[in-house]
Amino acid sequence: MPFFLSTSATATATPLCPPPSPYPSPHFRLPSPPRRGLAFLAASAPQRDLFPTPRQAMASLATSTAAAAAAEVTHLSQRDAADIDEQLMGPLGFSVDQLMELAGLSVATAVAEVYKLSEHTRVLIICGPGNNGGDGLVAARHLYHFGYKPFVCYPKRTAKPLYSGLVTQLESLAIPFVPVEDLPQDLSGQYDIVIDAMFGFSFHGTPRPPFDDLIQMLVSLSVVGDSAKRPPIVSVDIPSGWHVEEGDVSGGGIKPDMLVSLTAPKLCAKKFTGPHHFLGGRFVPPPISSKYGLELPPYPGTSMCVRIGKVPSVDISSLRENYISPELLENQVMPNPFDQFRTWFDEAVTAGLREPNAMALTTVNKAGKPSSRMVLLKGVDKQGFVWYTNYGSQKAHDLSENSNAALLFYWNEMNRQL
Ligand SMILES: NC(=O)C1=CN([C@@H]2O[C@H](COP(=O)(O)OP(=O)(O)OC[C@H]3O[C@@H](n4cnc5c(N)ncnc54)[C@H](O)[C@@H]3O)[C@@H](O)[C@H]2O)[C@H](O)CC1
Ligand SMILES: [K+]
Repeated sequence: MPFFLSTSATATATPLCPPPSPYPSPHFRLPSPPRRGLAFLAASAPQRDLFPTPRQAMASLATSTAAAAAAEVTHLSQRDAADIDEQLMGPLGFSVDQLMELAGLSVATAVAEVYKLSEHTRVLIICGPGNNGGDGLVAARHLYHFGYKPFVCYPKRTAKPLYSGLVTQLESLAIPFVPVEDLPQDLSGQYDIVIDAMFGFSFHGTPRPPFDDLIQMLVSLSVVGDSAKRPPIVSVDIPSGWHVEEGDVSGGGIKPDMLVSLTAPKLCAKKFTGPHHFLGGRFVPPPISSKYGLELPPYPGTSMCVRIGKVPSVDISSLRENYISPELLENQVMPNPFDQFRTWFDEAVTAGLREPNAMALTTVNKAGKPSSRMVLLKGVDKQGFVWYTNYGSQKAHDLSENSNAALLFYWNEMNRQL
């Protein structure tokens, strides 16, 4: 039968922000006399371990669906891509400004999802004369607002109000425009990401100056042996210079690390072998999807982009985060750890963290074997922390044998654990 369980076991709390603080962690000792290992206070609550919520389940479903669907994703011919564009901006009532804004926002969000600001700050965006270049100008603005430091190279400006407006917007943010002649031959030293927004689905033939040299600059960048030592290349919609349907025909073209396909991948995307393929342009209405039989992965939640293709295997040792937190000194910690908990918990809730009440509960059986699992906090007072379980669970069993337990709250976005 399910019951309401509260532990009065000793819980260890470490109110520290990483990196580790120089002072020892205070320990919670719950008021004595401690309740016996298990305090069976009520007998009606159902078991409420941390099973995935419907939203979590949806998110993981979306991820796996996206990966599984990679093979089935529709790839558009150059003709169909242009037709879709015309229909969106004709009978379907969109303006080019709107579509470009959404396309550029997708590019910026995809870049921010993969290349964290803490390690990639300076972004060079090379923009071409058409709408692909316009996507780049929009992405530059959004990246600025996300905290990146964009630099724009826009050698062939188009004298239309849409483009001059985008340029003015960037100038008002003091984003530097870099002339081609001022770019170093080796971009590695000055930029942390290079966005290729030169040509999209209307590209034909071979690139004319100055884009021929700019493309060569990116080609040289992509042949640098150690990918960790050079800025990644992100191509918008099409790797510039590639044939829109056949791909890198000569084999000597750009090899982007990331491709953000817009509306739907074009045929050349089948030849993309880089680690990050995303879809953006979350504006496709059903009449377009059904007319072109588009099979596209669902966008998760409110995201403006979705990964398509395999999630790359990660070198675990290379995962690291540069924590930037205000200093936390011993004399700033409240004398009563419950008060400290309550303050931090309220801040975590106010900050909108997902499930701030999720906590790792570690119990130990009589043989000394520890077990951890996530549970949801259901209450807290001076007596201790409350969660629900049932008599049959392993944690209940462990606690009946050994009343020692530890709780850990981890509020990653706030760089806090307790
Ligand atoms: N529906 C969508 O998905 C949307 C996508 N968008 C983006 O728009 C581009 C397509 O834009 P478009 O203006 O038609 O063409 P391009 O940007 O590819 O470039 C045209 C531009 O380039 C010149 N050009 C063509 N070939 C060459 C060459 N060999 N050398 C030099 N110059 C060349 C041509 O003269 C034009 O000036 C799409 O890929 C998306 O990125 C929209 O932003 C929103 C809707
Ligand atoms: K491009």
